[in-house]
Amino acid sequence: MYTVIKRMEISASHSLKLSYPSKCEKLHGHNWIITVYCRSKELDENGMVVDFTHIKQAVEKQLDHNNLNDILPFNPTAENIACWICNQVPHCFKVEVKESEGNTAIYEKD
Ligand SMILES: Nc1nc2c(c(=O)[nH]1)N=C([C@H](O)[C@H](O)COP(=O)(O)OP(=O)(O)OP(=O)(O)O)CN2
Ligand SMILES: [Zn+2]
Repeated sequence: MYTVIKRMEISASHSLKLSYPSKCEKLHGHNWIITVYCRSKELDENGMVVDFTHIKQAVEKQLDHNNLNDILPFNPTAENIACWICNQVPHCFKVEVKESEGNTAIYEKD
């Protein structure tokens, strides 16, 4: 089994729709640290699980320097973003989304 791990940083804003009053309902930004884990039993014709550059393109190209509320069709919590990224990237089984030093969400496929 092969595993590749791609870590990247994006700048993006979001606001959350919550069932209780919160400062996070206001538009605000983060420098998100996103770590994508992909694995495969076999390598492709190029000797890769997934090209690191393609992982970056799948995430950064869509999200970087955007308001995530404009891009994503769901409440852009770190948890929901992690799940969405996992479903965008081939062979992905786990994504960590770090909003700030203290706040990280992880999505893992069963
Ligand atoms: N489970 C989650 N909780 C929260 C999320 C989330 O995505 N998942 N997101 C937010 C907001 O995005 C907000 O930006 C977080 O604000 P922050 O000030 O960083 O967090 P705290 O309220 O914990 O404050 P600290 O002073 O940093 O401890 C909120 N929650
Ligand atoms: Zn936030």
